[in-house]
Amino acid sequence: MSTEYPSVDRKPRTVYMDCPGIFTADRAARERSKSRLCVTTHAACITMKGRGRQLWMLMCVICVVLCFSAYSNSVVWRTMGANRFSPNEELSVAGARKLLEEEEWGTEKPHPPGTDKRLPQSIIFGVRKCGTRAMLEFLGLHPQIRPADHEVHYFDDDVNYNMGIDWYKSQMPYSFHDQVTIEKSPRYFIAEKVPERISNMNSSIKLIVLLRNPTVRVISDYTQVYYNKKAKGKAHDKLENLAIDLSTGEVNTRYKAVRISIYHQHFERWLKVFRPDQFHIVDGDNLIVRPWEEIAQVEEFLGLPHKITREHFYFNSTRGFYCMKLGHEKCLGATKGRRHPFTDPVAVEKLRAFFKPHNQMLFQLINRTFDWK
Ligand SMILES: Nc1ncnc2c1ncn2[C@@H]1O[C@H](COP(=O)(O)OS(=O)(=O)O)[C@@H](OP(=O)(O)O)[C@H]1O
Repeated sequence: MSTEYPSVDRKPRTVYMDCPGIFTADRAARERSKSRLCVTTHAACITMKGRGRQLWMLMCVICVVLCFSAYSNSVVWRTMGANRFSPNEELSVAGARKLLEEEEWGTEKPHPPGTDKRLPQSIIFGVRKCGTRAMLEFLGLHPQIRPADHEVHYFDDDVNYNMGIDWYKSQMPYSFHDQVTIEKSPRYFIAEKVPERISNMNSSIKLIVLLRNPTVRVISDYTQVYYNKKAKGKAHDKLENLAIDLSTGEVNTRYKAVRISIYHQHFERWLKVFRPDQFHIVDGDNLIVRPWEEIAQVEEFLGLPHKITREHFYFNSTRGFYCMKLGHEKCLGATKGRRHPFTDPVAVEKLRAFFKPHNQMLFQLINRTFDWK
């Protein structure tokens, strides 16, 4: 074997002798053809000898490692993005669990040293369609608040609940010891067993509930189902046919959206388990028009310094809602703030009249009034 590197204009034969591992297979054929191609490969062949070859192999290894790491990172960040910013905020319990199972299969989020998963010190327990997602996302602007990135449905879903408190904790985000972990599952508000179960976990927990004009909430609730059915090509009844009993002309209390809006009936159960000072009620209607005011009250309730200000928001006239300034601008997903379908004004008036006495009972219960027309 030649120890001298041939110059590029020497015959290809020397080249093949120097690089047997690379060119052995077709050496004979190339020898016969004396192709100019051999001369071109010659220079590359020389650089692959000795140190050069080791360097080349090292570069290959680095390439493979970099490619693998880029791929796995993209999987991790995609999973994080899907969890945090999914436009489908109404993840089913099964869907949420599947996402998390995927996370367990090797896409565990990277987390800074010194952080840990902790049980929530505060829970947003309702009410559905009153702005719970907006509240959670806005609270996430606070450096000392760590919101869970999906609705956990631990206390209202027996399958989840039976998985135990360690499973619940595993659903929480990583946080530093001085941060408040918070989750929101609006269905907690109406599920019978939930107050007792939460109390068993932490009897002094801080509880946040958002309330909104109950008639508008019914329409918003209907809107969600309306668009879901429309997307699936399913038939959807008009709200007035669901909310008003056609045989009596009265409000139909069998319609779930109506039952959820009878706030005092649900709240009574909560007040049997927790002290009144453990609750903070957010005005969901004001959250839409002046979010910073409602957030400031929550910061105070959680015993945190006031960090989220008017400057964190800008009004997005296309969406008709406030969005967040995060370096970039971020609005809530497309399922929030959708146009409500037209509802017969007579039905709307019936709903308003129906809720009036129920609202009064709520005001007495919570010692606070709202201007719900
Ligand atoms: N900033 C901002 N952007 C978009 N939407 C906002 C915002 N603030 C409050 N809202 C109101 O939030 C309503 C949805 O409430 P929830 O997040 O509780 O809904 S859900 O129960 O989680 O499905 C949603 O109800 P709809 O308008 O009926 O879609 C909004 O009115």
